[in-house]
Amino acid sequence: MSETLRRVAEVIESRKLANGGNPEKSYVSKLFAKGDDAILKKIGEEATETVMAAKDARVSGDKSKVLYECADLWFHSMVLLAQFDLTPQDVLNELARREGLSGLDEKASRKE
Ligand SMILES: N=c1c2ncn([C@@H]3O[C@H](COP(=O)(O)OP(=O)(O)OP(=O)(O)O)[C@@H](O)[C@H]3O)c2ncn1[C@@H]1O[C@H](COP(=O)(O)O)[C@@H](O)[C@H]1O
Repeated sequence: MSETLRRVAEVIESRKLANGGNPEKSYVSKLFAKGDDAILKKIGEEATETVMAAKDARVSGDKSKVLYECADLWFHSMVLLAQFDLTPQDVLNELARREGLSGLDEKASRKE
């Protein structure tokens, strides 16, 4: 796993209230304190902002907002993973498991 992902995931984990996180001093602890619905709301917002940034970038040619919004989306997805005691490595393992399996073949196999 990338060192950056590992470090950020570690910080997120340390922000859980059970690990001493303080919602008054930490944005992540604040999200954990609010619970599932607040985290899911942020994911919905960031996903929508990513879509809008991509549409805008096609008009303006400025890709920087796509990058910025994807980073927000990845970050909030990491908070959601931590909420379920999952890690970025678990996602990487799932992607590795799928490696080489065509999405079209996988979809066709579901219809059998
Ligand atoms: N990578 C991030 C990160 N990316 C985005 N954000 C925050 O996510 C929020 C995104 O919300 P929006 O863009 O919708 O802005 P907003 O309207 O101000 O947000 P809301 O009031 O709706 O929550 C902002 O408050 C950003 O600062 C992040 N907050 C924290 N991190 C990482 O998490 C670590 C721990 O953060 P704290 O827990 O705050 O110390 C940090 O050191 C960083 O590594």
